[in-house]
Amino acid sequence: MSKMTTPITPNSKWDLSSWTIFYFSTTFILLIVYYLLTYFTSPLRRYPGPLLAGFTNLWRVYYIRQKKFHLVTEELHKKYGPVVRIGPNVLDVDYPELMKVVFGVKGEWKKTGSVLASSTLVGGKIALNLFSQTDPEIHAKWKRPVAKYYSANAVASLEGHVDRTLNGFLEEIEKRFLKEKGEWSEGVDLGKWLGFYTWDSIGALTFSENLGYLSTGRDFDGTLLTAQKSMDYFCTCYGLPILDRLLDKNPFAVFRKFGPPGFGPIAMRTIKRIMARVEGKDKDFHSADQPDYLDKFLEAKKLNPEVVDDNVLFGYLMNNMVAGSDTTANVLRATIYHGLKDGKRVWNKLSEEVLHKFRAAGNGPVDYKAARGLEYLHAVIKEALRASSPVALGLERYVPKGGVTLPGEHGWFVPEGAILAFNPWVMNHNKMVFGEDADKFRPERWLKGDGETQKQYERRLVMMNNYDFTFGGGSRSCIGKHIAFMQLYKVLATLVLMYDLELLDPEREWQVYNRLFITQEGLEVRMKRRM
Ligand code: HEM
Repeated sequence: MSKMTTPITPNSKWDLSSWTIFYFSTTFILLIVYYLLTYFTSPLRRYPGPLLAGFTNLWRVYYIRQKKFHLVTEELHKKYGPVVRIGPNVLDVDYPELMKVVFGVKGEWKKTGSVLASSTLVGGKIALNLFSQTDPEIHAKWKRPVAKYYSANAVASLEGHVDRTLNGFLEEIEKRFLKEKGEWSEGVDLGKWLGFYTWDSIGALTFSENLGYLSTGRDFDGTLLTAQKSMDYFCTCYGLPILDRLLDKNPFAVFRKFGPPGFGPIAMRTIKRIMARVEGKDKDFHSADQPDYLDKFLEAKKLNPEVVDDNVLFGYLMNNMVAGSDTTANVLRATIYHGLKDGKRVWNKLSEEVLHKFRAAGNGPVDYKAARGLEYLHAVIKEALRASSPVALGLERYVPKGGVTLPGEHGWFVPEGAILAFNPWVMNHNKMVFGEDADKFRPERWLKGDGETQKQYERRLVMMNNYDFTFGGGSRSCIGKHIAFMQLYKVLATLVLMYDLELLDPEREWQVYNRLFITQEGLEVRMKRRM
């Protein structure tokens, strides 16, 4: 008897699960082909680096999400040398001599889209800001009306706002933790309080508003946590900007947001403050005698109506709030933590200098100009900015037309359109510039060494200053650096003047996380009044 065969029909064989398998396996194969083509046809394939990084940016995203990317990058440079491929189209470079070429004032080396996730959606539209604007012409147009408000003199005129917040900080510390003169307090999470201080302080400088983190002693409205989550989100998208389009910056995001929080709560607060100022409803805490950044930006809007519209004004304010607090808190923490380590060597030396200068003036915020004149304080701050660079992911720039030849023995060429990344953390640990002990916190490197002639010292100092990449470089360098300096000198000198400090557990290491901005946890100290 002949065997009966079942006829093959599309319906019986190609049911839903078959189509699903077909769909996924085809996508998978296409992806593999895409990645192989990307890898083998890339002009960057000759550059050393982890194999996976040459195939996909997901490699970078994975390590960025571990929050230790500055250390990963450092290790890669140790292994591969000054140029490392960290993405299919991205090279991380540790060539100080290239900085002046790439970060020139003309802005020929354009910023990449890695920063777009730091923008906010306002009414369904992406509101770019000074930091996230990648078009050099628009950036220059936006920067011009406000640059003068960030000059050293303009910032010094705002010292009253800083004094007010610093007094609030001292009051809270005294009230909550301190005992009689000469008696050590219990443990104080000083790192957390410095975070409250820098947020309240940037709120005062920007809106004259007391945000209330110091007075409540907590992140009462969740803004600080949200800012941290926003930075985590921003970092993830930094390595793969398309993610931000998928998760946040798309028309559907108005109805349903898939990404972690954007800078929404800070944005809402900013909009409220603008409205209140324009309607004259914030007179209980804002005085025309003591202008703040909102006053200055409104002035810029009045003088340059064709450039500064409501969105640009909003961007200026957001930049202050987002870039101006955690960065500064990080450096303050680093000065104190490293100063107290190593048997308080640096702290004791600093105390001697500060007490000698300011003891006669008594308690309270020290004068900024006077603090700037202190040599060792200056060295400690420069060293903390270097050794704990607050911005610690690569600042990315597109190679412009004509490409670039890298320094070094190979003379390798990088074509137009590729991306070079300069990580301030990595650059600031370069041993050729900062010495063999660049991994150590040693403020003395900024001072004349024993056995060093004045000429040798000056040459070394010029080199370190030229290649110090803490605040970036060129037309896109940090606009707020004088604000940061004012905070650092005043807060550190005032704390040293008024209190003696010791680490709660001198043996314990603190935790350092990289969320583009370095954040630290575990600066727990005991404090004692000096006067
Ligand atoms: C120690 C503190 C700070 C450090 C280390 C720091 C570092 C940096 C760096 C490295 C950049 C360049 C980013 C790039 O090229 O992509 C930058 C840009 C910027 N920073 Fe800061 N910053 C600090 C404090 C501040 C403060 C206090 C403010 C404002 C109140 C501020 C506002 C900005 C803005 C608006 C930009 C973008 C500038 C532009 O593209 O024109 N920063 N900062």
